[in-house]
Amino acid sequence: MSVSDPTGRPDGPRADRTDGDAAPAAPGPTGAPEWVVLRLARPYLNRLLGAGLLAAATEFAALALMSTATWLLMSAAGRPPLDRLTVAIVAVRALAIGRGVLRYTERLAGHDAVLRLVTDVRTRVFAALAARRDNSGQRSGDALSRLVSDVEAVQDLLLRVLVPATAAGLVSVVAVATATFVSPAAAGTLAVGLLLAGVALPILATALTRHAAAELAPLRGALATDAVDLTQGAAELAAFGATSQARGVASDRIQRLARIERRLAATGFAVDALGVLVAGLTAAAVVLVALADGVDGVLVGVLAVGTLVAVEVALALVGAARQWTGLRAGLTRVAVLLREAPATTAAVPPTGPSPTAVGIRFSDVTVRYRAEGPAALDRFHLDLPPGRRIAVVGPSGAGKSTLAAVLTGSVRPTGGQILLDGRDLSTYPAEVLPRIVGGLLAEAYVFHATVRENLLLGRPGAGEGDLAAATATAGLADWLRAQPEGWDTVVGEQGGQLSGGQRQRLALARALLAEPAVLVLDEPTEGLDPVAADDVLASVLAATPAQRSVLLISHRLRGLDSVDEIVVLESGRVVQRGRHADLVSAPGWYRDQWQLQEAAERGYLALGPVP
Ligand SMILES: Nc1ncnc2c1ncn2[C@@H]1O[C@H](COP(=O)(O)OP(=O)(O)OP(=O)(O)O)[C@@H](O)[C@H]1O
Repeated sequence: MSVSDPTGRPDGPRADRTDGDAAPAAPGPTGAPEWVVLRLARPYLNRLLGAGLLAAATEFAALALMSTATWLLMSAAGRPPLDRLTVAIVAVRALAIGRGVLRYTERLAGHDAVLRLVTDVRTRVFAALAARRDNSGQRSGDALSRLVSDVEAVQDLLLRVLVPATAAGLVSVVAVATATFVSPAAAGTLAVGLLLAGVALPILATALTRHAAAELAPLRGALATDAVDLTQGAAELAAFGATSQARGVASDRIQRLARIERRLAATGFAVDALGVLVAGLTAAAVVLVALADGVDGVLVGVLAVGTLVAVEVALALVGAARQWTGLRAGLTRVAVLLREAPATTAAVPPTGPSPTAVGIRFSDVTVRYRAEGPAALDRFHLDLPPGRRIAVVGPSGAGKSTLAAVLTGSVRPTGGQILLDGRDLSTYPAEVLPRIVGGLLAEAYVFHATVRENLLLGRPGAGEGDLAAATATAGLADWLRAQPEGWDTVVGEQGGQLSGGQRQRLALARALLAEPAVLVLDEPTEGLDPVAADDVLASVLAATPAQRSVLLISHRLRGLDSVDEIVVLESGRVVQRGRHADLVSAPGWYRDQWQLQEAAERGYLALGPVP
């Protein structure tokens, strides 16, 4: 069966073959990080606009409440007839209740929209992190920090910056316009105070905190990475006596973080104090100007209190600016991922039967992990027709695992092409490729779950018979029978409750269950004793249907006489190829290694390679 188009879709555009170091080049939204995020808010624009208007209405209700209450108190002092005060009394009650209702509704609408948006953003950020096939520079702690705290920056951008800023702007305009009816001169003074509080102070706050705030997000990311290293690497750190040094690095970072946060807090207090000063001075200036303008005493009082409330609302912009400055680094990191995020709509669930026979061609495939570094694979060429079994061997660091990684799509070639039945591997959707090429990669991860759950990852819905066959082939059946819980035995975090060999057999059984057309096995017998290794390799090769091809990576040369071809890699290049019998009779790495391994297995390790 051909897999030239397993999704039934036409071939996608060929990926740029020169971007091996770059993440997948999905053309995402561009522009400032805020725009990149806000573009995703389009579906929730009405809700967000509603939240902004409700926030403005809430602040305006507070302003009106204070002004009306002041008017009421000052007018009541002159003991007017009650009916002159009735409207104001009712208004004070209505505004007091209305303000609470408006605040509640605003929070409801704002959070509803923002949490929906944050869910979208987090999904895309996760997809981008997961799709980073070249993740050599990525640290899990930093990825977690991006997914959690950086995405929260999006939430804060809307709830703590944009919504309060909209409210402050609208209320300031309404307050100045209303004051103009009482005294244009006082309104002008109020406008100056509002500009100081709502424009000058936020600019000052931003200028004072920009540098410190930019350091925060990367520092938090680094600290999260330290935390992961300190917990996951605790045993190794302790074994090498490096725990206190690693803790020292982390606590240095914590102290730097604390210093920056203290500095930010101190600057914040200073700017807040300036804000209070501006509010007081503006109110005093408004009173003086209004009195000079001949405004009635009661209205002067109303203007004074109204000014204090309006400036306080405008001062929310200082908090918003400070928040914004603090959020930028996180937003930038999120925006980078959103630009690379693959379109979620493109994810098509795999349908139809898995292909069983696929031909693969490596054509001048080169992989460089660093632009200037040596090639891990250097113009590698290989044909792997359906049903062929090829073993790749070579010294440590020769590029064997890199070959498996490019074939399974987890690393992108820097040059050359891998064709699956003539179609470029990079054009296969991420959810289709594992059904065609898959298997056991180096250091396979075993989940903290039951044996059954770990196996079903290979083929969801596999029946008991399939599970039993795969575990028998991988040589795990005896161990499993001895477990009281059987299939439901929990294997512990990273398979910690299993021996190294059992973990490897479990991962191998899972790989066999997946039944890809091309089975990639990177050191399938690692951690097994020689006899078990030979048995497992023989039974895996015997159990793999004839039309499926196998790419076997191995340090161990025993058992390779049953494969069709052996490729010897050195420094990313093919230095020898042929069948086992040819290679053991020709001088070279293979023959040396074969003799060394044979001698070692007989207990003659000291003999060394025969020239
Ligand atoms: N993620 C990575 N980032 C940078 N360099 C890498 C990365 N993975 C591998 N390399 C480098 O690429 C080269 C080939 O590594 P690879 O793991 O493919 O070798 P290998 O033949 O599988 O080695 P081994 O037999 O020891 O597993 C090595 O020099 C290695 O240092």
